[in-house]
Amino acid sequence: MATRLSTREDYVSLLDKYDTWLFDCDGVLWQGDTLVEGATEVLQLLRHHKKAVMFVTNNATKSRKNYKKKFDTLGVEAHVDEIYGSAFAAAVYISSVMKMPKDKKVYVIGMDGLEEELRDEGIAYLGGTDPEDNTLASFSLKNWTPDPTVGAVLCGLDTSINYTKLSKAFNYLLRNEGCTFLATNEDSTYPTAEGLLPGAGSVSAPLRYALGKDPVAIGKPKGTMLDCIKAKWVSHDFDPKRTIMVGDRLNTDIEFGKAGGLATLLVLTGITKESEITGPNASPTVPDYVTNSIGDLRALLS
Ligand SMILES: O=C(O)[C@H](O)[C@H](O)COP(=O)(O)O
Ligand SMILES: [Mg+2]
Repeated sequence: MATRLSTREDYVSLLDKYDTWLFDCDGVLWQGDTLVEGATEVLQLLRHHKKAVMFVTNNATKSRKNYKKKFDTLGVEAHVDEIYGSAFAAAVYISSVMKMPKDKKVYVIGMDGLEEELRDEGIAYLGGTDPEDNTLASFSLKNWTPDPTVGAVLCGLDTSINYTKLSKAFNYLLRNEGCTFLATNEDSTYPTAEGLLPGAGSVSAPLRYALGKDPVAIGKPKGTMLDCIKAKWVSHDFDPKRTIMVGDRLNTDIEFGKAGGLATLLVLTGITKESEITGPNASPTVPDYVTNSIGDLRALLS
């Protein structure tokens, strides 16, 4: 049963128990480019209390550097080495886990942030924002010469998805021997300030259906992101028992935290609604704590 936080004492107890605070972004800190009320003050408060703060997002549209610019624009203190996005995790996975040979390329369905992380990791790629692939023209195999060096297809949130990209990705996975099907994450929906949009998982869904197989998904809830954080954050004494994951989605953030042995705090400013955690149809994924918004922790300021 989740503990519903409400009093100042509840938040003081949370502050005492956890030294490392992992924050999901979309639906927790902001919806699109609109900050959740109180998020800035709460992050400042945690830093004032010498808490370690990390940002762990499945949103693969931005690189760590892009996210740093977004945080700066929104007036939120953040440092590049505190930001872990699924674009960065995917690039690390391809280079350090898959150890894809240097003469192989990745066919990308995704945006410039994902391309930037692949470049920074020294991974050759094609597709992505290439104008040749960003077309609404109908696609024909007659007019296409596939690249035989493509060794993986990587699919992330792509707000310019089209039939050409899906057709090329499908054929690389069908034709190129050993071509690996990767997804940065599989969130079904994407929360914006104006409402829900199809998420990264809904961008890769046509490929899953056409191929009859699932991709290797890298983002939350998979442990890859946590492994990435532990590997890159060597300066920090990472104690899972004193770490809390703050998220808005049960099947990514909360499952990620639980699988990693972390405490979990669900907020209701994003995807998950009250009816999913209470009543007869409640999800079997139960967070340790629930509060309406991360802004509620401003109770600590009084
Ligand atoms: O569709 C997506 O990629 C996700 O909805 C979105 O980007 C999730 O981001 P997060 O909540 O992990 O920050
Ligand atoms: Mg979220």
